Amino acid sequence: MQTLAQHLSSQGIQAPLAQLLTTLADTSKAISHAVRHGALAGVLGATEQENVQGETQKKLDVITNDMLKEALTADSTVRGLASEEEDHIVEVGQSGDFLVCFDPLDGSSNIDINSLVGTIFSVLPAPSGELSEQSFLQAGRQQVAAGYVLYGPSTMLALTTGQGVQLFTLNPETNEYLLTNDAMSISKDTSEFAINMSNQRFWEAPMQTYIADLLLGKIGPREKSFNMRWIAAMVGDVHRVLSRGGLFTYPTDNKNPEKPYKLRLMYEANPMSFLVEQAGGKASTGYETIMDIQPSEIHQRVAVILGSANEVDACLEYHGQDYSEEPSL
Ligand SMILES: O=P(O)(O)OC[C@H]1O[C@](O)(COP(=O)(O)O)[C@@H](O)[C@@H]1O
Ligand SMILES: [Mg+2]
Ligand SMILES: [Mg+2]
Repeated sequence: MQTLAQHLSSQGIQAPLAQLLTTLADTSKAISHAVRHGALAGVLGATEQENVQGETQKKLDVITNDMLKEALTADSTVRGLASEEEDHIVEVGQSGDFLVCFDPLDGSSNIDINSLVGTIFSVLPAPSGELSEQSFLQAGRQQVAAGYVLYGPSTMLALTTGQGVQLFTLNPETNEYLLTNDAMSISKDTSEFAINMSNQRFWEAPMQTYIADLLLGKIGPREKSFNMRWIAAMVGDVHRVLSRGGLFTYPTDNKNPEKPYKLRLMYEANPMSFLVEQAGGKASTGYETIMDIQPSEIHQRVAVILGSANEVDACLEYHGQDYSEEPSL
């Protein structure tokens, strides 16, 4: 089995990007260790702080953010970073080639129940000139690499540099990432979907109708039964989609009119969309392709519908229809 270093060299990845990906992978090993020792080290539970998005930070949100920030600051290839847990962008060097956007601990509400969590990262080219938030506001299409690390029964790293998606598994004996799947591929069709059903009454008409039709199963217009899963950590749900197909969505809702979307574009939706597209799937908001969105701010949120290509298309058909005449469900 190839190590990560052997794989990067066999793919012809240039030295600066290989260095950055190695930094991210090495830091994820330390995060995996910290997550595993959470209860023993007394770092489960919440802090008394909120992040810029008004969410109470878990202790491990702060710890893992600091670990990544420290490692990326020490890496000469990094010009700047943006994180879910940082109010503003952080300039870390004068001359690095890359900007890194990350969610240090995704699914952190799972941390106290010993369930799946992960780290998500997106690598963008650093434009020349002075660094500002504007430098980061590049469409997902500009990403040079993206990936996630899943801290589950095994620690796994899914990575794309635009040449398919490779999956590495951390060998706990040697603390080395080994290539365990050299071409993750999402089946075109699926009979599994993932959505937080408790928000049903807050969805727009297209999503209401689409999910209602899935739930009708064989007796509905889709004429087949669907199963449902919800891990409450995007990283876990997307890993399942990459592993065995499926549709994952966190759609627009009107629960809080000031916050119609949950997932963040720069460090959740874009990197996951890059992985999903590279594995043969699709990722959309319902109305536009996620990776084509021109971002307007670093913590911007978007609706996400991603996964098996034919199922995403089926869902998008519902978004192309006019519901103005129909009574709401
Ligand atoms: O609480 P809900 O509605 O189940 O939402 C779960 C979603 O929120 C998130 O946990 C947000 O991520 P963070 O934990 O990084 O804030 C996603 O990973 C997940 O898909
Ligand atoms: Mg997250
Ligand atoms: Mg997070």
